[in-house]
Amino acid sequence: MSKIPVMEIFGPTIQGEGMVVGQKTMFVRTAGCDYSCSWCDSAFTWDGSGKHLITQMTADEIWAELKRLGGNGFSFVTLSGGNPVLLRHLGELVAILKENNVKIGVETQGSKWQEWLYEIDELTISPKPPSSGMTTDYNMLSEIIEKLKTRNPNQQISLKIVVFNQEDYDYAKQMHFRYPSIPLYLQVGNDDIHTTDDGKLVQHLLTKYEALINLVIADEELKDVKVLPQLHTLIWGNKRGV
Ligand SMILES: C[S@@+](CC[C@H](N)C(=O)[O-])C[C@H]1O[C@@H](n2cnc3c(N)ncnc32)[C@H](O)[C@@H]1O
Ligand SMILES: Nc1nc2[nH]cc(C(=O)O)c2c(=O)[nH]1
Ligand code: SF4
Ligand SMILES: [Mg+2]
Repeated sequence: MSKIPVMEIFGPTIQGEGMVVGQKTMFVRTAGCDYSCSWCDSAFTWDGSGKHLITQMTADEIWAELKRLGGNGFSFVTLSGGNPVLLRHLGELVAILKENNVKIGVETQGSKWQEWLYEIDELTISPKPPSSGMTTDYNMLSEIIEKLKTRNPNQQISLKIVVFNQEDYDYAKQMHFRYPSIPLYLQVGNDDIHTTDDGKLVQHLLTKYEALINLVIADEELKDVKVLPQLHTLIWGNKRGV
């Protein structure tokens, strides 16, 4: 079996973001990303600062660790990173999860494709707005979305865009007009990813959440959209592994 670079395995916790927010889930966070977003809250997966935490694991070993941590108390696993879609061999873990009737979520930015994406139950594609400093490869994104047109009808997909400013908001709208049939989620950007003052952070993020909601309320052009905070940040702040 092939080795997969794993940064952390944790849970059970709840999915704090996007279309399955609140879902009880385990997390597998892989190492490595093809992007380097200015505000990445998981930069330790790609900037070298978490290098000592990376473990090369087979899919069987990851499954064993999920069972050790979660016992019989889970039926959903979320694959995130970094960009898990860089890893072709993650398909081996996807197969094991399916054999065990575990539902699977994936968090990715829509810059890469793997065939195993067809096997994912809840696929969140999170293109990066201007504030990230990244450039969207619309050819790749459209290719991915085109491939997913032939997906199993049970598979849910969504676009989740993190918003830090007006320019990001405009980007999210333009993304929605480009792919109107894919459910759009706007997510509050956390611009204080290092603070340990949870009370202050929560106050700040709720204020930003309200401002984002107000933008949407006032916007006649953006009708079919869901606006969410990062629920896990409101509960646990910037803590890792939750
Ligand atoms: C750490 S990323 C890993 C998966 C994949 N690389 C991606 O970006 O979709 C998981 C999610 O966290 C979001 N995210 C990262 N940093 C954030 C921040 N500072 N505030 C809000 N959301 C953030 C990303 O946009 C993405 O939707
Ligand atoms: N609870 C919780 N929910 C999350 N949703 C997306 C996460 C991520 O970092 O990909 C994340 C995370 O790290 N924790
Ligand atoms: S794509 Fe995701 S993991 Fe990669 S740098 Fe951006 S937010 Fe972080
Ligand atoms: Mg996160």
